[in-house]
Amino acid sequence: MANILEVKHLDKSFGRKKVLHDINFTVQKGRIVGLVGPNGAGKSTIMKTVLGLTGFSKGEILVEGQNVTATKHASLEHVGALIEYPGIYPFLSGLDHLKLFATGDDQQHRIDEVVTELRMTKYIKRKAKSYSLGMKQKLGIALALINHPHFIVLDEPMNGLDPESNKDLRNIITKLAQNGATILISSHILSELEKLVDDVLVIDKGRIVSQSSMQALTDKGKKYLVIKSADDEHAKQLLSEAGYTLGEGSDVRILAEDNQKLMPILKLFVDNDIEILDIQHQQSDLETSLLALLADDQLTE
Ligand SMILES: Nc1ncnc2c1ncn2[C@@H]1O[C@H](COP(=O)(O)OP(=O)(O)OP(=O)(O)O)[C@@H](O)[C@H]1O
Repeated sequence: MANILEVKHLDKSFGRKKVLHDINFTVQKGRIVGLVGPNGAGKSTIMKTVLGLTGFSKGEILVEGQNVTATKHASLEHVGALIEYPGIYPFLSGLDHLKLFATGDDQQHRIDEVVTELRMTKYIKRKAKSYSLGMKQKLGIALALINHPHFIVLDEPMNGLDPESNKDLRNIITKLAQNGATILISSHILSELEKLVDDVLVIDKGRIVSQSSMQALTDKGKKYLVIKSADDEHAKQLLSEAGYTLGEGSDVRILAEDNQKLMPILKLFVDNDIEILDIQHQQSDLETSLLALLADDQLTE
């Protein structure tokens, strides 16, 4: 599939401080790509350079095959973005903002659509100075989406959103991707990102630590068999004596091998008269996989 974004050997410094080191990645058309990493890793800086909002010292950025620099923005015509805090004028209403930003025909229809989808109808005519953090954030998202962009860059869009709004945003993004849009999104709310993204780019200290599909990243993590029993302490002791590797935590968490046999484990419970209340398989989530990757990155320094 064609790439909508190619970032090649990108270096960026602020003064003498180098913050991006030889960043290389591609984003395929129609994918939802998550940018994750610790505070200060370089996520916003990558997004800003991709959008031509800040210069860079070395490398190349191509959006739809055309170069982007701090002074060359032609290929960004069909790109929508929310970067850090949305730039909002306090004395204009949300609707005024949308009218200002909407271009081309069909403006009113697109405004109605995005306002309804983001459930902003109740306050869209109020001046933005009276908006809560979440309302401002939603207006920022609406502005990023209003012109039906092909490529959407969202830096921490879930900031300040309540769970219902997070779900709305997820549905909107999924629908956009199904209709062919490409999305690059950063968030610290990994549980939300996990439900949304196809691919994950992990950034640490200005370097790409990993680029893979979400599935591949979480598959690499450990898998556990979690058993809830009437006597977890006794069960843990018996399993440990039988040579099983147990995970951290108060519940009975057995590190699952490939083709793990359940029978001997269940027999251990039955033979010792320990009632089993529940059995689950647990796969590593994005947070666990990310922490493991970052820990490896510390070790290789
Ligand atoms: N305008 C600036 N001037 C100087 N240094 C900056 C500037 N903007 C960012 N930095 C530095 O660049 C590095 C990367 O910052 P960036 O904001 O890209 O990180 P981030 O991954 O988005 O972090 P967070 O998750 O906290 O938002 C940090 O060390 C930061 O201090």
